Amino acid sequence: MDKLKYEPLFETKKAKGRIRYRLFASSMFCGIIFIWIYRLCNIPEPGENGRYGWIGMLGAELWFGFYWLLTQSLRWNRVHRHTFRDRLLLRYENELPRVDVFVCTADPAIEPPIMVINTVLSVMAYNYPPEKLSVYLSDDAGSELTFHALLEASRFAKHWLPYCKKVSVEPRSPAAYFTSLSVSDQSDADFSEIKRLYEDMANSIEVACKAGTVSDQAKLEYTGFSKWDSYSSKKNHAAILQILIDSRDEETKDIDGVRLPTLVYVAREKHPQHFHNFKAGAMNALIRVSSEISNGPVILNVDCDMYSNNSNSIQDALCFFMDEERSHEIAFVQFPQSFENSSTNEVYGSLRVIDEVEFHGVDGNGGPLYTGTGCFHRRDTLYGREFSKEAKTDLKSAYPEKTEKNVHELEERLERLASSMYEQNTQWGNEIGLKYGCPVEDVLTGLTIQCKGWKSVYYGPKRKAFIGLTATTLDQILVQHKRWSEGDLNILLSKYSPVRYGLGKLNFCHMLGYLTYCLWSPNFLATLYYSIVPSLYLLKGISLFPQVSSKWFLPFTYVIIAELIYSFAEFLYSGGTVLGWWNEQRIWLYKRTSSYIFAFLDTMLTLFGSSNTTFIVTPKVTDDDVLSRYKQEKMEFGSASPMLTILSTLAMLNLFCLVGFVKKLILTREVGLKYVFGTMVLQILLCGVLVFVNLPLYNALFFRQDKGKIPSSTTTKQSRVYLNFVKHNKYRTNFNFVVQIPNFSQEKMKIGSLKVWILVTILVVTWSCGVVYGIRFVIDREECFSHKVEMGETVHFSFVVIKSEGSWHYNEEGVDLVVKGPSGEQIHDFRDKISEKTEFVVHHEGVYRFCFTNKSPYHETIDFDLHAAHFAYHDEHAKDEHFKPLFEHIGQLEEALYNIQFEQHWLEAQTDRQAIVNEIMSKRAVYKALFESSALICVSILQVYLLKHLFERKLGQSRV
Ligand SMILES: O=c1ccn([C@@H]2O[C@H](COP(=O)(O)OP(=O)(O)O[C@H]3O[C@H](CO)[C@@H](O)[C@H](O)[C@H]3O)[C@@H](O)[C@H]2O)c(=O)[nH]1
Ligand SMILES: [Mn+2]
Repeated sequence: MDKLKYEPLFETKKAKGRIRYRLFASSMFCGIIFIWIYRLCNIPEPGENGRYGWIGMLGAELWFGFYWLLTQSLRWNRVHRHTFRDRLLLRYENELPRVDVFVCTADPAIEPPIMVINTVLSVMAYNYPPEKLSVYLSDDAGSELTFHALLEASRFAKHWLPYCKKVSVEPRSPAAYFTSLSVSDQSDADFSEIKRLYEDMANSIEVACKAGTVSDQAKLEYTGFSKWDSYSSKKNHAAILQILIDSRDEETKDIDGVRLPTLVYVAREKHPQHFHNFKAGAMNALIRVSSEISNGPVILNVDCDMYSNNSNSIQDALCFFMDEERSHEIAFVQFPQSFENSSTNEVYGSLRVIDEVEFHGVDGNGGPLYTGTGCFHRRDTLYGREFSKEAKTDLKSAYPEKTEKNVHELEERLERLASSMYEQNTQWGNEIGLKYGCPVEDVLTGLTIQCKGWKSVYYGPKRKAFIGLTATTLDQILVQHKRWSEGDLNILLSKYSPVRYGLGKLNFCHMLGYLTYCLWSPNFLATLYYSIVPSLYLLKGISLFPQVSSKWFLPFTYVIIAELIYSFAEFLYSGGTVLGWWNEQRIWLYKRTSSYIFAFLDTMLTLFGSSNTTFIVTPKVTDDDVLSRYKQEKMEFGSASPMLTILSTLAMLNLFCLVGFVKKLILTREVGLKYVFGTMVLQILLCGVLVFVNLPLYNALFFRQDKGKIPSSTTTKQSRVYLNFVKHNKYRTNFNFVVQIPNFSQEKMKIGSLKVWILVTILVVTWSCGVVYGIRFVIDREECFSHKVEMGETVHFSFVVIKSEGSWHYNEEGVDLVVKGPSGEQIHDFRDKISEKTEFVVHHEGVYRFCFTNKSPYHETIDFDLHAAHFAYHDEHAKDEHFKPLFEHIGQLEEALYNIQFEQHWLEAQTDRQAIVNEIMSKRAVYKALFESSALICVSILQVYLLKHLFERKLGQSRV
């Protein structure tokens, strides 16, 4: 071709605002470095409060910062593509290559045949020469229902395709087209006719689906059904292959006498003893089968729910494959995934930002990931061909079409290609075809293609190319993200790891881009830490962030606010709504604290050989009840799952911490609000935001009545850590933890890991939530409390005289306390005590009385703490043999922890007293003499300091 006249078939433009973005990112990075420096330089000394918490924060922030850096590779070099279809047609209208379309389905129950054939019809109706187009449906269930539907579709296509051409239908999925029209559009006769035909077809499919089988009548009419005679189950059947339309056959034409695209049904053989490798296995069978029929040099792959929404997509893709100058290095063209059933504010999040921002960034670095659907491949790259500059394949002449004439012989031969034995001792799934052994076969396959020197292209046309269905319940979305993040982590740990295998083969930014996705699941650690520990420390009153007045407060606020504003703007730019962004934040948290945990644990288990890769197909049907809630954007918690358990536990923990903190603020009024906010504001905000984000979850837990609420089986039977506020008479708020062994009915999650996790949670919660308030009361002469206790319980009690009413006095004589049993017998008698702590074992069940007597003329404030417990819940609930010893241990540990907390409370009360005494003393001193007073202040400071030390050490000892 003449160089001067060369007009490219596509162009690539750098995204606008790249410089601005880079400046912003640099400023963010400075902020992050400051945060790191602050953390590193301010680690509390050994023995100081919050040292370990702090070190953990450092770890989490190092991770977040590192991960943020990785995500910059997805934003740094964004590009946008544009195609020139008119130039393509001008030059190559008569030389267009053959294109094979692969549609995969796996289960007629959750992927309804009517949906599948709508997808099939939409791709058959591409604006492309029909003799050059072939459509292959892989049915992994080998279901006669799906086959029946496809057969019906092959008949309907004879009307639908000419109709599409005639009135330029868009989109070409009949169902989507009909619903997109308004009533006024539906007046003419042709339309009524085609709609009637569609409805007839849909009816017949629905009847068969409802009956669960195809009618005998239909079976008689079409001999192909005889292939199901030997069918035993979807996991065990011979290969079934039927060429429903053969475009080479001069006889098969549409109603206008125009040829039709080839249509082939393939159900590869399934045998219980041969692992079928999910979608990758299906795709490879299709690659082989199609190579013997149409052998198109370009292959389009779509999931069965992803119909073509743009009849020109093939031509768009070919612009990238047929450009004379730059096409030779392009292996695949990936289109974005869009969803038809997303609600306005996307309660379960979306792929928006990935589609509109990130993938454009990866495209600038060497090409997007292959994401399984809406992707055009060169056939030869799927065969594993390496890229070489010299050997350019010309799509126009590549791959001769096979010319076998006898269809029956051909079918038999092809069935052998789809047999479950065929791949044994071959390179299929390894060097050839889509890769096996990974839950995201698509990403892995794309990566290895790119590592062989190829580039890929990301193209998002104005009119969306493909539209599919997204999950409609929380559970589904979490399971899907678990599969994705698990698959990506698998890749990182596999021999195809982008950081090892890809090193030197991918450019650096490209590698980082892959790493961003591969490291999705390890994000759970830092996120979990950040959503638990600061809240617990808030409850304990230990600050983990800089004070408002500190200069270090600045980088924190800058990074937080800038990141929030940026992510908000990015989301809106990607076409989302304000509320959608907020929902996205929630899902971000939920994915990281459930899907990613399980993905990580499962990957580790797979690594050590105790788990197999699974592929849980996302359901594409939603029952009406669920659908109506989905439309109202009510989050569907629905079925009980271990993931939900974790989310609820975390949500409760944060709520608990926030409430506990507020309560503590109110109860202990000594420290001013201003001081608390000055030192703790970031922590309060963090905990507050976590609670706020979780509002729908609390609602589902406590208030909702519909079926989408968190099922009571989760609240009662399942592994819920109950935070049960139990009031012991009037003076003690105690937190009771009722723990039950979860009922893991779902095989899909790994059970052991979850139990351990729950035990750990309980421990953490028990330990850290034990802020013991006891009761503080003012006594004039005498004050009595009674408490009912049970036989065998150990009653711990303590009291400290905190202060006297008149600020000038402090009580040196103490008070009396008499403890009496149910029948009036005296158990303890303390005289003139400032503070006391002791315990006794209950031998007689009943009401015990604790009477204080104050002999001083002033009102005294007394801190009284009582705690009676019998740690034996392991007897009641631990039905699981393996966990019994563990629960006994937990029981003992919990008892020990309670005792420590009890002691801690007593020490705190004493410290309070001492502080007040000191205050009084120093006040007096001020009036006496300046010198004396300052000396006393010194002494008192010293005393407080020493006491704190003592308190620390005692705690340390009791912990041992
Ligand atoms: O054994 C199987 C399992 C699945 N599928 C098909 O694979 C497609 C994707 O399954 P889906 O449950 O919809 O998963 P998604 O998470 O929506 O799929 C994305 O992620 C997968 C990898 O995890 C890719 O395979 C898909 O192409 C990609 O769209 C569907 O058409 C299924 O029918 C099979 O053909 N055989
Ligand atoms: Mn899907």
